[in-house]
Amino acid sequence: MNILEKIIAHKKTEVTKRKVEKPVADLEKERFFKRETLSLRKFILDEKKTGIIAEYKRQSPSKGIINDRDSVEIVTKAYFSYGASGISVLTDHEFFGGSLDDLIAARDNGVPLLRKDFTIDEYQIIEAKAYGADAVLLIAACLSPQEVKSLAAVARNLGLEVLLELHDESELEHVCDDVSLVGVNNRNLKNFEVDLEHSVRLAQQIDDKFIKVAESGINDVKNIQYLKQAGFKGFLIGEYFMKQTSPMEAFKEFTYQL
Ligand SMILES: O=P(O)(O)OC[C@@H](O)[C@@H](O)c1c[nH]c2ccccc12
Repeated sequence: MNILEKIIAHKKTEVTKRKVEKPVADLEKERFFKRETLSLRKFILDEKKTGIIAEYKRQSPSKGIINDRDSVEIVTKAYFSYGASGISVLTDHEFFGGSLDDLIAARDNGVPLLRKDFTIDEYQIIEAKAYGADAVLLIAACLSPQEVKSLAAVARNLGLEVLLELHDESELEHVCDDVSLVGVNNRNLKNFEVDLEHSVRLAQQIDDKFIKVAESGINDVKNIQYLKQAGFKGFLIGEYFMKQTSPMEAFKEFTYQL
């Protein structure tokens, strides 16, 4: 089993359990369930912002602990005040050390929040809405095109936007109209290799009506300039900021150079 298969197997068990612990009817009573959502697409297109979706990431399967010191509140507040177009919060606990509490803790900021998890069931999308998300991630490598279609429709009906993540050309058939942002993961989730060139080639094959987001391994302003020329408008960055002595200062300095 590769790491992605392991994560998905674990996720299935986890979701089955959560559905019993907290049925959909209870999720619908949560305070954010009826909240008006913000559009990540619009925020990315807003010229006054940076196009960066800054990610709160404590740990990852490939890097281990990245930052277990700075709180979600403090880090995301800085991301928001220095011009992030969106904030991504990893909610997977087993492999990334996150939680839905982290999502709630980031909600105070006036930018769209992306719930970053391995979505395999519509229950997780309802959960995302209930705990304050504006957008959810769907990963093509974990879903069939049919599943993407139906999960994206669920999200849309709840007023959530979908960021569909691709890595390979073979996944282009997963793109559908209920998706508003298409992410290209520079990192191969099966072996963790990062390749910007590969992402640029793939982006050329994605229709410009979708907002293109480059994800992972970005660690220099030059990467952004290069990716912008290739048509990317959004840039998802986690580790580069999180691993610094002060992710808050690092984000500020990075955005000054843009
Ligand atoms: O920390 P990085 O290299 O800047 O990457 C952020 C983000 O793209 C990465 O965390 C990610 C991309 N796709 C995912 C899917 C699941 C979990 C995590 C991810």
